[in-house]
Amino acid sequence: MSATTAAPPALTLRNVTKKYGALVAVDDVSLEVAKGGRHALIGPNGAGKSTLFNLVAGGLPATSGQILFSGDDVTKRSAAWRARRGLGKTFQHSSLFLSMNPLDNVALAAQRVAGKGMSWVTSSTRRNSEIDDLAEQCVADVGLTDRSHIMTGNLSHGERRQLEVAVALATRPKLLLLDEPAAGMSPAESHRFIELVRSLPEDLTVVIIEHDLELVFQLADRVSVLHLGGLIADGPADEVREDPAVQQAYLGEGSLEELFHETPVPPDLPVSTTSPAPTQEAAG
Ligand SMILES: Nc1ncnc2c1ncn2[C@@H]1O[C@H](COP(=O)(O)OP(=O)(O)OP(=O)(O)O)[C@@H](O)[C@H]1O
Repeated sequence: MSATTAAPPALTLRNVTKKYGALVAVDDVSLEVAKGGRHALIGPNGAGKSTLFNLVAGGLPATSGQILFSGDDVTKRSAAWRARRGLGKTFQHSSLFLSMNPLDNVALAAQRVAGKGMSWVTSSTRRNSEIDDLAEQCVADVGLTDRSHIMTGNLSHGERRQLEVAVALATRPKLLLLDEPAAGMSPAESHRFIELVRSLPEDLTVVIIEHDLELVFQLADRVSVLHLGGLIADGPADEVREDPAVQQAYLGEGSLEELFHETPVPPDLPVSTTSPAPTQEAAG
C-alpha cells in the first residue's frame, strides 16, 4: 500500500467556465497552482484574466466548473468566506484609503480579519498592540517603514502598490492573488516590486495576473496562458516562453525580442526592499 499523501494544490480549477450571454469570457479552464508556487496568468487583452481573477476571488459566480482551495471546494462560497480561508488579493485599481497613513491602512485590514470595525482603527487608544505589531511588520515586509506615517495619498504609485501587498499580508493569506501589480509602474518601481515578491515567505502561494511579461518571466516558476477565454498553454515558465502557440497569440505583428527583452535596472535606484525577509506565520 502506498504511503504517499501528497498535499493538494493550493488552487485547483476544474473546467471553469464563465459566460456573459453568448460571450464565453472563460472557457473550460482547468489548472493547478502548487502550494508555495509563483504562478503567473497571462494573456492578451480580453483573454479572460480579470474574469478568472474574480472567479477565484469569489467576486463572480462561475457558470460551471469547480474551484478548490487546498482541495476544498469553494465554488459556492462568498468572497468574504474565501478571504477568511486564506485568500489575499490586491486589485488592479487601488482600494487604499488615501487620507490614512500606511500603518492605519494595514491595521484596518488586520482588524477586519479580526472582526473589528472601522472606528477602532482610527482610535489609537483602542487599538491593541497585536494589531499594531502586525501592521508594522507588514509595512516593513514591503519596505515601507520609512514611509509608514505619511499620508497614503502622498505615496508614489509604486509605493501604493507595495502598500497594497502589505494590506493583503495583514490578512495572513495562504494564497495571494496579485491583479496586474505592475500596471502603471516605472521600470525602477517594477524592479523593486519583483524584489518584494521574491522576499515573500516561500510557503505563501502567489498568483500574478500581469501584462508585463518581463516581470512575469522573472518571477514565475509556472505560467498559464489564456487566449479568447481558453487555456492555450500551462507549464514551466521556460517552456511556455518558447511555446509557438503563445508567441502566436501574443505577438501579432511584434517580435519576440520586444516582448521578452530585459530592461536594465537604472543604476541609481535600489532594487531591494529595506526590510528583512518576512516571518509571517501561515494562516492557521
Ligand atoms: N461584465 C461583463 N459583461 C460582458 N462581457 C464581459 C464582462 N466582463 C468581461 N467581459 C468580456 O469578457 C472577455 C474577457 O474579459 P477580461 O476583462 O476578463 O479580459 P482580460 O484578459 O482581463 O483583459 P485585459 O487584459 O484587457 O484587462 C472580454 O471579451 C470582455 O469584453
